[in-house]
Amino acid sequence: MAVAAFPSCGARRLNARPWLHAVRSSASSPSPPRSPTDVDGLGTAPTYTAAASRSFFPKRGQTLELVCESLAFKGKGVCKVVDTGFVLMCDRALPGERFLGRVSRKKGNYAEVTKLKTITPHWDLVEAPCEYASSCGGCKTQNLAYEAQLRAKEQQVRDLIVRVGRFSDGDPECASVLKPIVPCDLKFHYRNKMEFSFGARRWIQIDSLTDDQDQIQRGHALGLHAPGFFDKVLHIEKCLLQSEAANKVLAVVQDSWRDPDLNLSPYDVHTHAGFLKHLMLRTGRDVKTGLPEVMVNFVTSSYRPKLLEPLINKISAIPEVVSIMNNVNSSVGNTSVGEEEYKLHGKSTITEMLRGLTFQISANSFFQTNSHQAEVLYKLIEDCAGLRGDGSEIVLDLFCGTGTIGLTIAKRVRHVYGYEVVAEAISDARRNAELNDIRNGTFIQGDLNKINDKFGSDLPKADIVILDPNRPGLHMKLIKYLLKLQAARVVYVSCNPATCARDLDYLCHGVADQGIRGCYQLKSIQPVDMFPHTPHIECVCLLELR
Ligand SMILES: C[S@@+](CC[C@H](N)C(=O)[O-])C[C@H]1O[C@@H](n2cnc3c(N)ncnc32)[C@H](O)[C@@H]1O
Repeated sequence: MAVAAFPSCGARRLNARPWLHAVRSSASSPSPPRSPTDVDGLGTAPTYTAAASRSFFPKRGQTLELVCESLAFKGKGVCKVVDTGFVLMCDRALPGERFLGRVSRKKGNYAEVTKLKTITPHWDLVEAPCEYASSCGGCKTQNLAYEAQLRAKEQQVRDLIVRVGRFSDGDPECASVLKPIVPCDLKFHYRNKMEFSFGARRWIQIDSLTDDQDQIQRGHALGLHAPGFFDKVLHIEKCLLQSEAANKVLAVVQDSWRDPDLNLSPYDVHTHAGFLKHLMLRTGRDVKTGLPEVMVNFVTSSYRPKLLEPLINKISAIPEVVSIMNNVNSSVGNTSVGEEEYKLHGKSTITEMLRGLTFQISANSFFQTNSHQAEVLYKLIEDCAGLRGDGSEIVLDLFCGTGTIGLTIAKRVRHVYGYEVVAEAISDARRNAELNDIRNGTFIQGDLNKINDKFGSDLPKADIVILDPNRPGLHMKLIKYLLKLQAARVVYVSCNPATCARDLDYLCHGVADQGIRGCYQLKSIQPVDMFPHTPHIECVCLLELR
């Protein structure tokens, strides 16, 4: 069935930069001006610059005494110089913390700073249960009380909706739009997928350094990348975010892989020599028993199964391990998706259940990373969709991945059309539809950044559009399509409140400098915490046609 109108279906690198111009240029509108500053091209830094600070701009390398006031996009602390009020952004600074920091980078009208020493700790301080918390790039806010993490996330969404989205928080109707964040019941062990890297250069945590030690060590490592470094790996024996079963596998691999008799070498990203690149662990559930099942995926630079055999023998003895895969990636890139995939033990997929359906997950398929909270998220999406329940609606599921959102509502609607750029995800979506005996779903591969005027013209008109883009949000072509389509309801699921706020602005208020009028009304924004201890924020937004 040919229903798509994509001039080209190839994947392309998504880049948020072209949007910056659009975000900045619409500051000519009468609503409150947005901050001209930008955090790593995706969001905006809060506008805190006090008049007194304009005369003060710190020099690179300068050490300053700072106080952190709040958390902003990507979990960076918004900090002020004690004497002048000048704003600096600092990774791992938490609200209330007074500290010494060294200026590392100047950016527009603010600067970035590296924390050197805490003078007085932040408010809501708790002990981080993980021994790697102070250095690991995975969890940045483990030592901030969970309630404070939630408050900070909620505040960020509110700030972005007002500054970037141009919705007024003074308007009582608008104030009621922003719902309190939904917490995650599972604070640890919530991730069903972790990817560890093998490395030739080990990164030592600052607090375990002796005076004469450098942070970079020669020893081999298996763990997570040191924040901001592609070539340094923090050695990790156990991760509190993944399942206990996955930690059993990690422990067995850590126990054996450096044994010289095994002759296993980590891949060196500088010399491009070495064999082991990544260890990916995915946890699903056995559909019949509900017990965890684990897939182990070794990403290697070449196909040498004999070399892996001793490790496989040990890992396959762990009862939860039902699948061992090998993705071979001979390119110099850091990706874990191999150009060839081999099954080394057991099955080539694991299963997970979501809203009563069963999903098969292969080594490289996209699946919501927190299955427990995905259940909550999908229920919210379905509630927002406001289905009549008579099976009459047409639903467009844009950025559908493996089809999970569309499939979980398919039984209550007439037809679901899913669009997604990754061909393998589309195959998974079709297979998942079959597995769950769903026949009213059509999944189409195509790039939603490259749609043309004919896009969707051979589909029945959609009553509901569900959007779940990744971090860069919606391309202007898609915004224009949605404004022309005028579906009664749009449910926008976002993992980036900055680009989400921008897109909501376009859909509701239009794009003045392009003569585009908005036609939607923002009815609700529901932040959901999918990833405790990390800066990530998910939002489910409901728009209705005005
Ligand atoms: C956040 S995921 C959502 C997946 C799915 N809705 C779910 O809940 O599992 C975003 C999806 O958008 C896809 N995607 C990214 N850019 C795209 C584009 N330009 N056109 C179509 N799909 C795209 C990604 O491959 C990914 O599967």
